[in-house]
Amino acid sequence: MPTETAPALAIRGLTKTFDRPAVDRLDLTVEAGRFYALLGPNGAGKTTTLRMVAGLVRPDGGSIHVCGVDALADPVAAKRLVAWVSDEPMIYDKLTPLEYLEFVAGLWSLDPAAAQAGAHELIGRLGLGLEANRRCEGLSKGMRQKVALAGALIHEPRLIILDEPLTGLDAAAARVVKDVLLERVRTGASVIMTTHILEVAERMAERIGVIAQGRLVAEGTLDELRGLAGRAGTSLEDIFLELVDAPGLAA
Ligand SMILES: Nc1ncnc2c1ncn2[C@@H]1O[C@H](COP(=O)(O)OP(=O)(O)OP(=O)(O)O)[C@@H](O)[C@H]1O
Repeated sequence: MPTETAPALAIRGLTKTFDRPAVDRLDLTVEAGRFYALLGPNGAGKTTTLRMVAGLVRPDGGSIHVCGVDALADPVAAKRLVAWVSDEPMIYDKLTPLEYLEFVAGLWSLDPAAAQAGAHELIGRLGLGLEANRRCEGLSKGMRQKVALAGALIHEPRLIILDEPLTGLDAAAARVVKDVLLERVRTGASVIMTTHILEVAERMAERIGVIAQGRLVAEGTLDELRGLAGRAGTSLEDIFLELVDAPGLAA
């Protein structure tokens, strides 16, 4: 059973090797009710980590707990708590956004009336009202991304995992998505997202983790990271480049 007091995500010693280690004995904790950004250079292991949390890739070793639920021992229970949105949304082209949400709600066995109300609210909140009854195949990339997000949120997940969620969104759409995520955090959900847009991490995330070569090399609030990088008043971009260049500062 999930517990309110457990961290939203607790990763210990997580390891995955393809032809070489992609995730290397990673420890990571995201407290409940937090907005957490995961940064790292290309190939650092961010997506592989999140795919393991979402149950899409089997780890070679280590443990993953979602809200206190052991995700490797009880993957079905963990998946009920998690939403996963990748930067390449998988939605059904022949369905309209409303039909898609109805379909996803059915997969979760949600109460149909509540799901319908939730679907309309998400569609409205994400500014998809005009597209609600158009087939997804005719929607732009940004609109499709919003539909995928709505689909991920319909079952009220406790941990929302987003891999580059703002890719392809214009400024207005990105603002709407950010607001929806922050609302979810205010109501007790937790968000962990990867982003290459450092300004997004800087503005939205309460905590930032920096991954390089499959390991957490630094973690903290922006101010704490500034302290680690040893230079007050520098931008997150400067700190990031410094930390990635000199891994191990917080290991
Ligand atoms: N299915 C796979 N098969 C083989 N190697 C893989 C696979 N998935 C990831 N990798 C490798 O694992 C390493 C980590 O990749 P990953 O996609 O997790 O990095 P990332 O931090 O998300 O990078 P990016 O910022 O570029 O998305 C890379 O060396 C990548 O080539």
